[in-house]
Amino acid sequence: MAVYTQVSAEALAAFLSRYECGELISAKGIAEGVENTNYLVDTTADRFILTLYEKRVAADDLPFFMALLEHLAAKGLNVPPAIKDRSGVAIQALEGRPACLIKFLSGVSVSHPTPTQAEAAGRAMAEMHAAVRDFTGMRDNSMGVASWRPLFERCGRSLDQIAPGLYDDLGHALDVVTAGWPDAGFDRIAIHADLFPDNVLMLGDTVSGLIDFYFASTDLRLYDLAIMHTAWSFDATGETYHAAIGDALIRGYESHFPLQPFERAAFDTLASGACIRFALSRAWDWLNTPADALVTRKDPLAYLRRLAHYNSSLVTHVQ
Ligand SMILES: Nc1ncnc2c1ncn2[C@@H]1O[C@H](COP(=O)(O)OP(=O)(O)O)[C@@H](O)[C@H]1O
Ligand SMILES: N[C@@H](CCOP(=O)(O)O)C(=O)O
Repeated sequence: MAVYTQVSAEALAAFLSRYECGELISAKGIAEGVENTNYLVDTTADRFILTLYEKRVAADDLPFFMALLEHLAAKGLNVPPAIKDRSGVAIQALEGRPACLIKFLSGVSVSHPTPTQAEAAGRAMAEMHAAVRDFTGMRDNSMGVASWRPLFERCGRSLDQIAPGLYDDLGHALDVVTAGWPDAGFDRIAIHADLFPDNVLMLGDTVSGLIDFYFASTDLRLYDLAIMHTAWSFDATGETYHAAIGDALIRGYESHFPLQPFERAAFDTLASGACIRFALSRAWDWLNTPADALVTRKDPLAYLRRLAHYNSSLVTHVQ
């Protein structure tokens, strides 16, 4: 579920009256997603997404996200910009939360992508990276390499409650991966940083939308592809690597940005970093979300198994 904040019909009607968007017909809470509250809103004029930003999205970051979406949409990319009200304001408040009315994009996210779909998604990421070259906004990656050790330390020995040996494996992986983290010579741009299959909308083999830019930040361009590779190329448990999907993603991406030898050499380190990042954020949520909460906790170990694919020497304690 992802309806943390209930919006009353009266508050929604008053909110919509600020916009040139027709009269409210219906509003339904959207079950998918974990971070924010989302409603599907139908009016006499169109269909929209209403997003109320919950605890993980800082209100101060919204202008960066919205400027990035506006930049990409202006370049013709299928991303959902926030709609502005009659006074030109996009970022509002509703039921005590920051909120935006967002353009609805059609399409569905695929759970088991084919190589053709993965190639299209890799190409869509490359188009996004090409389109941000002249985007001037900057945001530090709050889930970037510098954040991993503090998060690891906050999880502490409780990691071993998830699986015996997880603390030692993640601690060792952090030492190795952060020591070898590439920097000089690598492009830094605005990246999506969470382009999982559920954040890519598709109609058949065509990408119809890239959504959920709320981890977008300034970081290594190739790290974005590495995150995508870890998210798309495995089964849900992280046990089985699907080479045809991983290769297709990279082939699609190379349509705009052929990987240079030094980038290929760093790819497994970047992907290992992505595995540590998602293993840690999932572990934190696992340890801090009550088992009976309405939100589904994601399995941190699915990311430890992926880590073993990119560097088997990093996972020695967890069975
Ligand atoms: N602009 C959009 N157009 C169509 N559907 C959307 C749009 N934004 C979000 N959704 C739907 O809402 C769901 C949750 O959105 P998402 O941004 O991933 O939420 P969260 O930030 O909570 O993870 C998506 O899986 C998708 O079904
Ligand atoms: N993709 C992350 C969690 C972030 O959730 P999202 O619904 O905002 O994409 C993960 O799988 O751990």
